[in-house]
Amino acid sequence: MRDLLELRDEIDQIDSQIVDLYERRMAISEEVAEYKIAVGKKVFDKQREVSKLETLSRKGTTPFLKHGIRELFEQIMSMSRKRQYQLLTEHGQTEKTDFKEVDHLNYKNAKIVFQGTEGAYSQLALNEYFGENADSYHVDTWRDAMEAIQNGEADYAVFPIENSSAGIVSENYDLMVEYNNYIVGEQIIRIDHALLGLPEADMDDITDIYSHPQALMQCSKYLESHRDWEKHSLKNTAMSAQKIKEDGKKNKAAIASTLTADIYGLKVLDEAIQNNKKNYTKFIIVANKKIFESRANKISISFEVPHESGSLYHKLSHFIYNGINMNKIESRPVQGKAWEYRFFVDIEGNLNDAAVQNALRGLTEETIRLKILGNYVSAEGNE
Ligand SMILES: O=C(O)C(=O)C[C@]1(C(=O)O)C=C[C@@H](O)C=C1
Repeated sequence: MRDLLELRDEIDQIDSQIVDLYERRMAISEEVAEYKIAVGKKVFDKQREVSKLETLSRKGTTPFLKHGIRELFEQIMSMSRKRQYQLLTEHGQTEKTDFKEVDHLNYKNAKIVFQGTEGAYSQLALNEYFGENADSYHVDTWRDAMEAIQNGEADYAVFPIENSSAGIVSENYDLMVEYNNYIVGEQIIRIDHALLGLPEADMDDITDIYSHPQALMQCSKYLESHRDWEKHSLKNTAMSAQKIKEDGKKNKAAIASTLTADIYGLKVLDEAIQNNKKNYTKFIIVANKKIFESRANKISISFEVPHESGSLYHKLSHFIYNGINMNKIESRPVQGKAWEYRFFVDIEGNLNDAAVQNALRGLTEETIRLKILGNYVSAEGNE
């Protein structure tokens, strides 16, 4: 058996040859980039990469080595591409996103739409973002709200996108892909559910509770301590408050926001009755314009990847190589394609950053149907 030090010495020599070869290969890749810049050819040449991986892995003498060679060269070519994207950006060939930069978004005289009814949590978020005097109206469904901004009936719409206890609102992720609308801002609000009754009602009078199923679930512990109360599901929390008022019965109570108590003239019988005292919902502010503020520091994008092993890993490496922080990733099934997924990724940055432009150029070339959902000011940390 050979001595460990001697073996390591040999590995060191081979590694330094690999480093030399890697640097030589990258220098040639840079020359290829110059050629591509001159003739306007795309960086990513999938056919060339597939044929190289085939030829090289065939040279491996065992299945294990064949597999290793394939992985090694996938990585090498992926790094080669990233260097080429960098050179393109340095030559001013940046990815044109056709997003327009503005100093500040102008919300004066803006018309804002939300889903639900007076007193819905979306309205609370809207008031928080645009101010109490905002000119707003409500529609029945989230799709109606998307249509309203697409048609120009409203300037902005507010959609819940994620709750800190219940997770994402998947329907709104899908709608953001379906419509040519874009995120321009976000607002996080604390969701405190209250128990509301008629002004003359007392806790002892209550026998029936009305609310949205999600709100009933989020208050399950509280409701367990009142097992004799009968629970009824309604379309949303604000509608349940409206119902209590209209029915005019002392024994009925709703679970809704305290804002609805003011709107419908109800009494707050109990406050913050949800299981999780730190219950937050994130809302997105959406418009039909590709627009971003100079101070925007968060970008949401969405793309599909080819159904191949290692695919997502290589796409996400564009963020790592460009030193970009990725804060979130979600996946949703692609409609009509079983077991294929569309990814939703949030990163830190601004569309003017060279690092962001590099990463977006790579992703545009290497993914399917990439959409920049928006570049806006993050609300995280303000809740
Ligand atoms: O051959 C090219 O066109 C190159 O840019 C070189 C290279 C490589 O590193 O081998 C890099 C990117 C392409 O996707 C294909 C191959």
